[in-house]
Amino acid sequence: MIRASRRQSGSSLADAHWGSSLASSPGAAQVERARLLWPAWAALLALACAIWPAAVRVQAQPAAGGQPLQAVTLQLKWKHQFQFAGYYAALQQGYYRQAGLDVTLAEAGPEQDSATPVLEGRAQYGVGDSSLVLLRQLGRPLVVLAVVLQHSPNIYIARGEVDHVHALVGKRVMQEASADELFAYLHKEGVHPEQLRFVPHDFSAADLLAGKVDAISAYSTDELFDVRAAGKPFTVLTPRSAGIDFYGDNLFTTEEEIRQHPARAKAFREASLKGWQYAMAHPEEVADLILERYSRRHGREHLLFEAKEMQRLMQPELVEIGQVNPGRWLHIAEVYQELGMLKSTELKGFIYSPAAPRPSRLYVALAVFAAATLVLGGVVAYLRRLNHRLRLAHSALQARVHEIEALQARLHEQAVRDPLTGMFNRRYMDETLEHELARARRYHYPLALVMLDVDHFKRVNDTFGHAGGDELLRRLGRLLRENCRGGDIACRYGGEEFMLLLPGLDEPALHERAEFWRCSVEALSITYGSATFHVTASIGVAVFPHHAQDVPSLQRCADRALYAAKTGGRNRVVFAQPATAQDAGALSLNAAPCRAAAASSAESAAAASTV
Ligand SMILES: Nc1nc2c(ncn2[C@@H]2O[C@H](COP(=O)(O)OP(=O)(O)OP(=O)(O)O)[C@@H](O)[C@H]2O)c(=O)[nH]1
Repeated sequence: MIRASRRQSGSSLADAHWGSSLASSPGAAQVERARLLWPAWAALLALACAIWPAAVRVQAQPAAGGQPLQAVTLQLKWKHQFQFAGYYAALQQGYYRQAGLDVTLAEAGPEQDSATPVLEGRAQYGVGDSSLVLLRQLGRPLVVLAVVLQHSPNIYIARGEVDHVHALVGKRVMQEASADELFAYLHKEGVHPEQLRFVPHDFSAADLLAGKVDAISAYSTDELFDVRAAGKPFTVLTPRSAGIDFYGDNLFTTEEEIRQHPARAKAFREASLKGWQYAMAHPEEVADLILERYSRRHGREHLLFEAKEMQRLMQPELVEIGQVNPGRWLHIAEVYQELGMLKSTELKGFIYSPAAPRPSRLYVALAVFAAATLVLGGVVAYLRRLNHRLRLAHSALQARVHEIEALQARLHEQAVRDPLTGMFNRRYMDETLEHELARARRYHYPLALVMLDVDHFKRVNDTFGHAGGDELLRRLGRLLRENCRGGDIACRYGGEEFMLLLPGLDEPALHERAEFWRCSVEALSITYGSATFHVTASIGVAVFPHHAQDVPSLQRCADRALYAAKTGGRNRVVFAQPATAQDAGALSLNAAPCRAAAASSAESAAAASTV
């Protein structure tokens, strides 16, 4: 239900509440007629809306940034006048264009409310009064973007003798049905609307000046100019005197617009308020603009009067243009509630709050970079820790490996050493013989295998015990080791038998060394306990390549030479015969008594000394 109103937002709620008062007034019939004509108006409106965009929308032009302008419509709540100066200024100064907007300003007439086109999507933004809060509570998803008039311009202008609102009782009052705060004013002052004789408004002060009515509801920015110009006595009755302080014009939109086009809503609001700042700073320029571009319905003087009065209602020097105070809206809602027009004072979602700005690309990039750095830093720190732990583990492992290697070396040493004499053992000699022979073969040098066996060792054991025999073996071992060259290898081959490998010695040198050992053994004086004894040794020598070509043959030759030394009387050196002769079993006794042993036979010497 829409009733005739020049400045309404679309609310017909006052009708619901005050309808009976208006109906009972003399002009109520006219209002009723207007109501009945609504379908026709609606049809006309729909038709106008259908052709409107094509008629008035200017082709979207590229904005400064190269983006096409977004076309939006602002539904005004009345005809063009200074009341909408800010929007004209925003257009004129290019604020909308800079915001990427191609804005169309749609006028309203007596039958045109501003909320319906916005709710129906024919306009995206609108200018409305405080009754927006009523629509909101009826489920219309309207949102106030900004308050332009901090105080409502709605007043009563009465004939001079009407000095108080109570004086309106019984008087003819030309009342706009949408002037909610005036009804609230009456209510607050204890005047029931039925006590007044309402007549429909013709939106001029003519009837008041002509004395046809006693008071009119009016805008202080508008009709007051005509009344003053007429120079007749009049009284202004304002709801603010009763503590009713409604907002005047508000810029509004829908929840859907904010949801679908948050950036556009924000841009539109900001450009509009910028326009308002310009308009209030340059009222004369904007008045001329209105006259030139929009309407000559009001003269320049009237427009400037309007501007001045708006300055008073906006108080831009005190309140930032556009500021929305939730406390003020609560006050308005409470007044409506008092009037029985509002069930609750819930305002959730009604006041615009711009969405938190989306983080810029730079911010996102920085955030991603910071996150990546953190992750990378974490990974690096983890890897460093891991690396440190690995190093520790590696060091520990290396130490363990060294330990094991040392242990292995010790075990190997133990495996190839004879524990009694500290000499290499038979195993080592067997492993080494092949290598040494191969090397001698490769480098063409002679390799002598010397087998040395203590004579009558059993007697030593028998005489001095096993420990005494051991002591002899230890002394012999030391003697042989101490008298070896760097490349010689000496081992205890088993029992009282020793074996030596002597590379690179020619025969005379070999003779000399073998004799040296034999004599050294003979000269050895072994002390065991309180006793001292002497022994002799028999030595068999075989030489690669003279006596044998391979290890078994060489060993066999040396062994036979030793056997020959034993059987030849002991305490002597015997050289093997060349292989052919050896194979035939012939052995040459090369024994030569050493100088020390030359005086007596070794056997008799050994026997004589101890055993
Ligand atoms: N004390 C001691 N005696 C050992 C060891 N190994 C072997 N024997 C002894 O060495 C002796 C070797 O005796 P035989 O093989 O008869 O040789 P022999 O008495 O030296 O006589 P000929 O070699 O013929 O001169 C035996 O009595 C063994 O018990 C050892 O490690 N320590």
